Amino acid sequence: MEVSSSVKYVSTRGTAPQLGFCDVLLAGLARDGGLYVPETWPSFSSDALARLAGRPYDEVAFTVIRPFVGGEIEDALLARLCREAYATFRHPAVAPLVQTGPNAFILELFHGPTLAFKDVAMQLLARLMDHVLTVRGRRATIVGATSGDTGGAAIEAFRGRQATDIFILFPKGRVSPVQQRQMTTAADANVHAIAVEGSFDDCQAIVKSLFNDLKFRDRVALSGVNSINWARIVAQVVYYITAGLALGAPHRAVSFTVPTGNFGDVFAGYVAKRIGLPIERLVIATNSNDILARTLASGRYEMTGVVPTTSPSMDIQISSNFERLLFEAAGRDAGTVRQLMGGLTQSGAFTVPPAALAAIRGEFEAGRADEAATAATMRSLLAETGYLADPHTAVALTVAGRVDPSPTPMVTLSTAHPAKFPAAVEAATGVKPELPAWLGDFMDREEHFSVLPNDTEAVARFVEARARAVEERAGT
Ligand SMILES: Cc1ncc(COP(=O)(O)O)c(C=O)c1O
Ligand SMILES: N[C@@H](CCOP(=O)(O)O)C(=O)O
Repeated sequence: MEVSSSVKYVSTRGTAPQLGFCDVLLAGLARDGGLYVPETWPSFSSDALARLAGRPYDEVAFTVIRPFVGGEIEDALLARLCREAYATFRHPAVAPLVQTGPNAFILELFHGPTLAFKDVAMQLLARLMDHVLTVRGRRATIVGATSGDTGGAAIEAFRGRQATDIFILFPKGRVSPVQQRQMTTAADANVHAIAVEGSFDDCQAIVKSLFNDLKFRDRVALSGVNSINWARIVAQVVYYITAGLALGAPHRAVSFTVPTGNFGDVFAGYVAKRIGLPIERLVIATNSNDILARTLASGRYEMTGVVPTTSPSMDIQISSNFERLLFEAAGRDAGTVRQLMGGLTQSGAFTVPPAALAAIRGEFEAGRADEAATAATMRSLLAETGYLADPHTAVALTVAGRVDPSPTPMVTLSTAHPAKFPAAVEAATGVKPELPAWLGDFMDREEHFSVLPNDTEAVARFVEARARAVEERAGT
């Protein structure tokens, strides 16, 4: 594919400057509070896709990501960063498929360093950011919010890197013990784990407020690693392509069911379809925090409060990337997006305009799995196939099992290793999943983290003081 050297990104709210890939990579949230998307979608012909079949994961990654970079990173370097990022995975296929039924497949995305799908994007993102910051002679302060997995993956990917300080906000007491230790046992000076007295939505709201405080943002050179960062999405497009190719695409369509919280992963599936992968169905799977399933059913996006579940990483109400979908579904009308997002801030709800709702329903189906159904799926899958799934994967398997049967292969994304959630898996199946031996003694290591109130000012003060302290220590 020919690559335009001028790929531009536009904000879903329409008033932030248009940027190229490297600036979008460092920007995170757009300065008008919106999310960046490419001005136009690249497109892969069937032949171009077919040529990728059977190629190593990192080569597919390079080819798929390249048109989004728009020539801003030299090809040889981008290929090397992809190679290095995916060499950190413990499975030669990086994201292998496992067949669990005649037309049913599980796409295992948890073979990276922190056992969750976040590693797929984060390992590349850290390398891309490090490169851009080094070339520009700059440092960045990363502040991210996590319901459990993004935080560990980001800390692992950025720990010890000279050009970045990383601050991760997690909801105190609402992440699994393994997730917590993945964030709190890194002793590197540039890593700061913060337990916030609130929910994931509170943590994410703090991060967005910090981005929207333009003075603070500029003072600390704020960057983001949540899926508000476009580079996260684009890296996640790749495994839809590799899975599709392995199952016969582009000559045959494939379907995907995706356990969904912040809507980044399933939006990456939508992007895969937009650039040419023949996807028949994209199914959004939610746990009891079912705002997305309710929105597709009723057209009303309405917050009702988060309930804790055994799939805590999906305990989310404000689903960031839904804004990217709204932008597309509303015919890229930034004014509509601004109005809807304003409604969400003011009243915790908005109504999706009818034409946009029809467009969304044309692309997605959605379903919800409650706690009992999720546990029953873990149990029956183990009994019938010997496969031990984590609770997030089980939410998606439950929903996938309920959609109308079709001859198209259904791929369910497995987003975490069951050993990240041993208590829930054991309660459902009677089997306690073991952490891989290569993780060593990390559950016994000393934890380092701070506890802060659910208060943007308190977090801002903490970040500024610590980021400065790290810079002083480094003599910069
Ligand atoms: C294990 C796991 N599954 C699913 C999700 C949902 O993914 P997304 O937020 O991209 O919708 C998350 C977190 O976001 C997660 O950590
Ligand atoms: N489930 C996520 C929530 C943050 O999502 P992100 O994809 O926007 O980083 C987590 O594990 O933290």
